[in-house]
Amino acid sequence: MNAAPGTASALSSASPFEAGLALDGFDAPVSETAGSVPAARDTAGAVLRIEGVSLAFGGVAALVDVDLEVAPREIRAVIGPNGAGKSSLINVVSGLYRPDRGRVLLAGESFAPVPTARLARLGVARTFQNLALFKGLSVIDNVVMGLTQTVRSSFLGQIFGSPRARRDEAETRARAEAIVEFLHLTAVRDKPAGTLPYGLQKRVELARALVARPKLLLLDEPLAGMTVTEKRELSGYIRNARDTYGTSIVLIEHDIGVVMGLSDRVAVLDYGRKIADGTPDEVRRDQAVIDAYLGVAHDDEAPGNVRGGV
Ligand SMILES: Nc1ncnc2c1ncn2[C@@H]1O[C@H](COP(=O)(O)OP(=O)(O)OP(=O)(O)O)[C@@H](O)[C@H]1O
Repeated sequence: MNAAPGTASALSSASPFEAGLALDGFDAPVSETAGSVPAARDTAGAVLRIEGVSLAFGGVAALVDVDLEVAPREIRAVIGPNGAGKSSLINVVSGLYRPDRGRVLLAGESFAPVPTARLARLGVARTFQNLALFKGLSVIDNVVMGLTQTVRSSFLGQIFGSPRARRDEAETRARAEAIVEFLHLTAVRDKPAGTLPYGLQKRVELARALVARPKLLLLDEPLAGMTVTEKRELSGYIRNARDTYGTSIVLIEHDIGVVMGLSDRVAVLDYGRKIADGTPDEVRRDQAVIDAYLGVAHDDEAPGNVRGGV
């Protein structure tokens, strides 16, 4: 993931979060925290629970004993300096990486790494850091692709046009059209996705992830590379998605200004460990978080070794 421009020395006079706002051109958070529908905080009914997850790559500890819980309808951010373990965490949840220790529970069910198709049937969707659209396909066809993992009719049924397959096809199209409309993509529905401006392509990706109405949506840097206006728009759509479909959302994002405005709770990773977890206000004031972002040297580092990243 790319860091936003700026160095720790440039941030030194203010809280990194205030500085993050300024660096990203956001004078104010995108909007009120938590949106119009408050997230439920029922621990027992968590949509996602990560318990004691550790993961290492050779000698590098990417995640160390991380716990995280996501409540129904919650927008949950995971932030941290570069190399903190954010992508590793999302990759563990989406089944790409198998943790060395710990477990992941979806709706209370323990869950082992599974192929993407099964993940979709478990009610989980994700977007990727880099655009992963079929650039030559139209917007609507890209969105339909988001449902191919969940249709029930058999492969042969689809080829020979069985009544079940035709029903599935009609249902799939209707759902795709509805989500295209919901995300205000109707005007570009027939355009090849690859010809759209970057911000719109990211919105198509969101549409494709949302079309299956996932219970849990994992967004890996959804706002990276966007203009301030595009960030504001997409943040609004993410919040609307939660409000309308009741989707729980976990997002990794470097733009702290957006994160603080959009999220109900924020977890902070540093060197693979969770160092803070709370509301945006709590996290903003947390000294360990401020130190991590300002690059306070760890004991095993040379003095003055400063980490940038936000
Ligand atoms: N596939 C991999 N092979 C080897 N090391 C890896 C791999 N993936 C991650 N790491 C290492 O694990 C640590 C955590 O990386 P990760 O990408 O999860 O952090 P991150 O917080 O997402 O960072 P960034 O914001 O820079 O993308 C880093 O030290 C990274 O170099």
